[in-house]
This record gives sequence, C-alpha cells and structure tokens, in this order.
Amino acid sequence: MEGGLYLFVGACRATQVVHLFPTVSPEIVVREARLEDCWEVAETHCSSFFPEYSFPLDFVLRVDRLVGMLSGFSIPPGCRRTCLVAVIGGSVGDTFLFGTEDFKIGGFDGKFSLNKGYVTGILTIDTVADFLPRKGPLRQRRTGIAYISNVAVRERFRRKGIAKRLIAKAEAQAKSWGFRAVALHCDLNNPDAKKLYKDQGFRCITASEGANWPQPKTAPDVKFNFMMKLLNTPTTTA
Ligand SMILES: CC(=O)SCCNC(=O)CCNC(=O)[C@H](O)C(C)(C)COP(=O)(O)OP(=O)(O)OC[C@H]1O[C@@H](n2cnc3c(N)ncnc32)[C@H](O)[C@@H]1OP(=O)(O)O
Repeated sequence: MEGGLYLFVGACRATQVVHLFPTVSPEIVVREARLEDCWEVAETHCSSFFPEYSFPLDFVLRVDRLVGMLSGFSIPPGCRRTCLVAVIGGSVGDTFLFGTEDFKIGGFDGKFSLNKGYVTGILTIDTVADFLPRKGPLRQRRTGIAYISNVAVRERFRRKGIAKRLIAKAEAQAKSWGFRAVALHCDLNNPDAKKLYKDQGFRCITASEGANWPQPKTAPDVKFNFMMKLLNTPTTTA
C-alpha cells in the first residue's frame, strides 16, 4: 500500500515536471511547418479559435480543418502560401530532415524530421491577396503586400512572446519574397490581438467612403480592422 502511494506521488511529480517544462524552456523555434506538423497545426487553430467545442465536435472540427488545409487551399499560379509554426522540444537545426525541397502541399513543406517537436503556435502568410483591395479597372490582385492570417498560440503557451516571434518570422519571409508590406484583418472584438499588432508596428487603415474592401469569410456579424505594416517600420517593443 505504502509502495503504491510512493508510486502515485512519484507519478504526480513526473506529471508536474512535464507540465512545468514548457513554461520554463526557452527553446522555442519558429520554422516553416512540415507535413508531420499538420495535425498539431489543426489542433492549435481549433483550440484557439473555437475553444468552446468539446469532444466529439472538437475532433470533427480538427479533421475538417486538416482536410481543408491539405486539399482545399488552391493557390493561384505565381502565388505562395507558407504556414509557420513555433515548436518546442524539436531539433534547432534541420539536421535530420528527409524529403525534397520542392514538394509542398497547402503551405506545408514536404520534409520530415526525426525530432519534430511540439507545435505551440501557428501563423499563415501568403501572397494570394484575396483579402486585399484589388487595383485598377481590371481589379487585379495586389502585389507587394503579404497577407497574414490564422495567428494562434495554444492557451497554456500565451504571453511568452510566441506570437511576436511568429510575426517577426513572417515579416522576414515577406521581405525575402521582395515584398514591401504585410497586412491582416483583426476582429474588432479582439483587443489583445489588436494590441499585439499595434505594438509590432501595424496601423489600422480605413477604407474610403463607399469602398467595398474584401473581408475574411467568418460569421456575418464579425467586423474587422484592416491593419498594415510597412516593412521598414520599427516596432515599439523588443
Ligand atoms: C490576423 C489574425 O490571425 S487575428 C487572430 C488572433 N488570434 C486569436 O485571437 C486566437 C486566440 N488568441 C491567441 O492565440 C493569442 O492570445 C494571440 C495570438 C492573440 C497572442 O499570442 P501570444 O503568444 O500570447 O502573444 P505574445 O506573448 O507574443 O504577446 C505579445 C504582446 O501582445 C499583447 N498581448 C498578447 N496577448 C495579450 C492579452 N491577453 N492581453 C493583453 N495584451 C496581450 C501584449 O502587448 C504582449 O506583450 P507583453 O506580453 O510584453 O505585454
């Protein structure tokens, strides 16, 4: 009986260590998502944007998201989409990667690693410009402005600077594509996210009277701030 109690206390301590570890580990790495991350990406998205769902609906939602990510995202020719992930516990370098450089599916890199780590946060950046105002009489896709969406950090990893790191990496990605600005839509009822973006140098842009700017397709009553940052703008926080 006493031995059983020790085992139980030992198991509890081990669990505490497992729970404590992520909060003290500095080893968050932000990198391009690989196919092996896609379930955790779906999980991070759904648990962050739909936290009220519980089993089995949450599971159905994750599967739906996964299928959407891998099959539903058609990218127009010449455009790019990249999903970034912040992982903990993975290898820092890309030492043990398998797969080819060219194979990509729905913003995911086709490579695999022996030590993938655990996804704590996600962000998508693209050059598709579906949610940017079109230009000219022919309503052409806007170029030079990369679009950020799906920024989410798992609840227990929040307020550790993970979203900031993801945004910084997205900006670097946009610069490497030769883009001059990044833009996003932020729900008017999400002051935490708005503060995050403002502190990172994004500014709200107001559409002129009568302009019909595109908006992300969510619930009809959700209203957005359109925010933009020129890539030479400094941030107010480190
Ligand atoms: C374009 C889009 O995708 S908009 C959608 C945004 N996503 C969501 O709303 C999903 C649910 N929320 C989340 O996943 C997270 O809370 C996020 C993504 C908004 C923030 O992620 P975090 O990793 O916690 O942000 P991070 O730690 O980098 O915070 C950076 C700064 O943002 C601001 N901020 C972030 N969260 C909060 C908060 N809850 N309250 C107040 N300020 C906040 C602060 O200024 C913070 O700096 P500080 O901690 O030094 O004060």
